[in-house]
Amino acid sequence: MNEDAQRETERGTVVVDVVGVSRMYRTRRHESPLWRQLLKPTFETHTALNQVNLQIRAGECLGLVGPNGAGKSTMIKLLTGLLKPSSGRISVLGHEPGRLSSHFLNQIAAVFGHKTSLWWDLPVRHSFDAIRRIYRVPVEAFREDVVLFADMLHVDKLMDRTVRQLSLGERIKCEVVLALAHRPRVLMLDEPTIGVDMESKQQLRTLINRVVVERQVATLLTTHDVTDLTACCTHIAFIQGGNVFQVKAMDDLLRQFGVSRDNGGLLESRLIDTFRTRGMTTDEERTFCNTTRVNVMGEEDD
Ligand SMILES: Nc1ncnc2c1ncn2[C@@H]1O[C@H](COP(=O)(O)OP(=O)(O)OP(=O)(O)O)[C@@H](O)[C@H]1O
Repeated sequence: MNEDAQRETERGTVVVDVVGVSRMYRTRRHESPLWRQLLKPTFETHTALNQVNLQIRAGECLGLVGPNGAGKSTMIKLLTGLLKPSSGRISVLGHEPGRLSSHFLNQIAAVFGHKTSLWWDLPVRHSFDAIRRIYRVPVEAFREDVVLFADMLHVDKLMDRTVRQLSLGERIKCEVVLALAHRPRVLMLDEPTIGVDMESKQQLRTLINRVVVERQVATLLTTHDVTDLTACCTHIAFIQGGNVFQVKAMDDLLRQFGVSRDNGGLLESRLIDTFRTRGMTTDEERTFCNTTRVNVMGEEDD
């Protein structure tokens, strides 16, 4: 079956399935005297995600929205297999991400706006070459996609620059092109527009829409920018204090809030009200509320 026919068959099928997933972090407490910490370390367990259920279908872009510390990045780390759930079940394209099977890794891509997957001291082009070899993408197909996406994001002239010489926005745009060049079926974007200028944000949103619609890529997007949500997302999931408490189609949400898609300011106010109504706390309070202390020996989480 060729790629187009395969995409058509996949349209609307559940690609990402998260069932009752919780994730705890264990961190060492540092408040007692040093000798006591060494002899009898104390740890506390913090619930970053609590019994989360989520689904993403082929051709959908799900926006995961919530205040700082809500658990968004933790969710993405679980879906990419960087972390394993403490309980519950995750299936991405039928794979359990934590097993990191090569078949799974070949079909997903992730961009973390605040981290880089490009080699810092090498020209951008070299990272691209390395990734093409790692994913074993045929040269022609890879080149075709890189040219297409690099052109859309205006990064074609940056290919011979060292990554460390790029501005934040330039680097993120290169990361996105690289993430898409092996034709992933699942795309995870953790704050991809952070630090990106207005025009580049528009280009990124156009690109995201294109891969979601034309390639049926199941996409998860976390962002604090309301325009990213209205421009890209077919669905929205609300997360707060590790709980996903509502998942809605974007059009239904706009209707519920009585907001038009182009009124980002009003939508932002409605979203803030929604979180406030549920009792938005500061990071410190929330961490404390979700935390239990345990006196055990062991390693803390990364
Ligand atoms: N390695 C870790 N060890 C302990 N606690 C952690 C760790 N990583 C995250 N946390 C805690 O888990 C919670 C969820 O963090 P996460 O990074 O997933 O939030 P987020 O929604 O992505 O926040 P932001 O919008 O600020 O990026 C926070 O309270 C955070 O302090």
